[in-house]
Amino acid sequence: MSSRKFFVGGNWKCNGSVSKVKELVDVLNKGEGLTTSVDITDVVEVVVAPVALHIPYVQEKLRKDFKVAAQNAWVKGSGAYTGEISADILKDFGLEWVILGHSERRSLMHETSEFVAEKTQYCLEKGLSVILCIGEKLEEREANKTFDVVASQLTPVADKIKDWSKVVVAYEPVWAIGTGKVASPEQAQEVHDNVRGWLSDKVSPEVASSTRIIYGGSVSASNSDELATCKDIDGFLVGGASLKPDFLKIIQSAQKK
Ligand SMILES: O=C(CO)COP(=O)(O)O
Repeated sequence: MSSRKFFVGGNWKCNGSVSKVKELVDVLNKGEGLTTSVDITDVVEVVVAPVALHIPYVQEKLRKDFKVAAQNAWVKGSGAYTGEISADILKDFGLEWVILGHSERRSLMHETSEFVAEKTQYCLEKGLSVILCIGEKLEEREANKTFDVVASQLTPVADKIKDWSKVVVAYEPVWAIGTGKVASPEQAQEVHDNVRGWLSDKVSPEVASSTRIIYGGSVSASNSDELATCKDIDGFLVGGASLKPDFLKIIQSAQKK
């Protein structure tokens, strides 16, 4: 049994409506099927990331043992940055978590690993916890560059931060996101093991053994149990399935650890 608490994040991406978010919060609050001998959040940390406009509602109504995250933050403090939300504002609002470096932001908004590292540094300085997303594209995997890619995404972060205690690394192979093509447990475990080894070499063995490395990419109620049994998979970052009652079944996979 690992000392790393299982972590399940729900990334709602740019989805939802006032009524859909209400329904989803109701489903999570009922928690049907979350059957444990102990309180579920004693064994798993659950964080959901709604669209920014929906955050106030979710924060008010969601069961208090589940936490709320922002899907992004600006690289600096508040100021003349139209359309952005700073870590200062997130923190002031009472948020604890932020997702940074999601592959959709890297590809669609051209966020570089340097920029993501700067954001990570700033958010940590402001006291937020960070879900740091990394992962290779299909062509990079096919060219056997997966380990180089994840290392190149982590390096600027390791250059900027000392304290990793508030970082969860989310390995999300781009080819598995939203495609229904989940990484096999062997494929995911191999990269998680590599990332942990990288952390051990480049940061410290202590950080490597305490940092949670979670998997994301077509996680569903039908594959989460098997993925959860992998030694270095410490949880999930879930997209599509986090918008459905299936999310509860994925949370329940923590029992497989
Ligand atoms: O991008 C993801 C989570 O951040 C994964 O998305 P899907 O679970 O929809 O593949």
